[in-house]
Amino acid sequence: MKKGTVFIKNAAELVTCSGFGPKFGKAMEELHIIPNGAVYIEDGIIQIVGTTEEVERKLPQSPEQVIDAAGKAVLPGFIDSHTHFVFGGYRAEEFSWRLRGDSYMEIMERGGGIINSVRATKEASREELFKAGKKRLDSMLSFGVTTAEGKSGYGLDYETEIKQLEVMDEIDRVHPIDVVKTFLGAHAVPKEYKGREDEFIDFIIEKVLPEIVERNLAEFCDIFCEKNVFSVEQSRRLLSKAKEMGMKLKLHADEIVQLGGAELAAELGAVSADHLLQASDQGIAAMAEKGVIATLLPNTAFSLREHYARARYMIDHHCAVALATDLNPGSCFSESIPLTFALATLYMGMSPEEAVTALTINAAAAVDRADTIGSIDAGKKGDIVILEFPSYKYIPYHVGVNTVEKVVKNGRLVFDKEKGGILC
Ligand SMILES: N=CN[C@@H](CCC(=O)O)C(=O)O
Ligand SMILES: [Zn+2]
Repeated sequence: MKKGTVFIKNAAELVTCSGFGPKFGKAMEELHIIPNGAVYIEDGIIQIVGTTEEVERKLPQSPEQVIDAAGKAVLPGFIDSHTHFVFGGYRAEEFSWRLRGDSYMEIMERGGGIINSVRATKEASREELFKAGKKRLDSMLSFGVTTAEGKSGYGLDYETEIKQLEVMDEIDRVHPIDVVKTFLGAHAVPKEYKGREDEFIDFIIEKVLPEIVERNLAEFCDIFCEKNVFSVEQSRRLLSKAKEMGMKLKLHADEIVQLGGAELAAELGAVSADHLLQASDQGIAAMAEKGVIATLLPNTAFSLREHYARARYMIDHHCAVALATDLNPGSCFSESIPLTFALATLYMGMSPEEAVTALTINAAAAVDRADTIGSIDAGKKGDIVILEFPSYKYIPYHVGVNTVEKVVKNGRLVFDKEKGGILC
């Protein structure tokens, strides 16, 4: 018996989402399902995929662990490619203000919003941030997430930005979920820089970015490109510098006002542009042409009572769409993948197949990892979700309820609802 071998067999449907790159437009419908499917994983890496009969025939030795998935659907682990999961404090009060009619930007403009979380994150100890962030990842794991992106951006100064990224590293080392780190130093304008936004961008470029790159503290650089936050020109300046220094790019683009963020993402060759509620037709066309992933965040639009991003239009115009939760303390305090599925299918015109693609292989592409995760293909990480139900179609159908029964990460069973939840 070889160490670290897992055999998942008899799956009612093995939803492979097979592929090593993003799926654009119509291709998002193809899930490459194997009925009565099986997968064999060795030392954390998928080795054999096929029908149960085929895989059984090819097994090199008797596996250490056998999981019988009879009557269940088996999918790749979900990837939550846009979150802000490390932060101090909460902003429940602001949610009540929004319910009474205040807008997200009004609250931000009168000194609340992101700046409130910045204060609380500065005050929080590393231990507090670690404990809270880890607990949030536990919840994400229960929803089938096996890789999560996490952003800084609640520091806006040298020490706290680095503290957030270091805490993410520490959590990554102890938690089954793999963390992809993004530097979002330009998330809001700190009070002392109000009216001097260009100088704040200079400060980030000169004082913070070099340290982030030198110590490899983040893989991506992101910015909140928005009216009354950072302009297209300021975003271009920061992101071009980050790219020059070897970072990959993401943008919070065209969320509240149509500013041209989608166009900028295409111009700079960003890996993804996110939110896009107000993205223009030209911006969408440019993203499709340049292969920029359109990461849509329906939980946020829902939470802000905004119109949803035009997922149907984007897919019909050959974009590769990913979905993510945008878990954060302000605009969207929700890590709920079931909610994401429900909103995408019920309100954004996405089919269940497109939603699955958007949370697996396209989400993997949004963190530049479509070659190693996001599908059940030989050679990829053994990151697998087993549902309580026989088809992926039950995910949106069981509206807003978690349908995940088991999660396998790197070939190890790490979550089992039947055994009380998280196993490590
Ligand atoms: N829109 C900007 N940033 C975050 C929200 C951050 C916050 O409100 O704390 C987002 O992606 O939704
Ligand atoms: Zn965000």
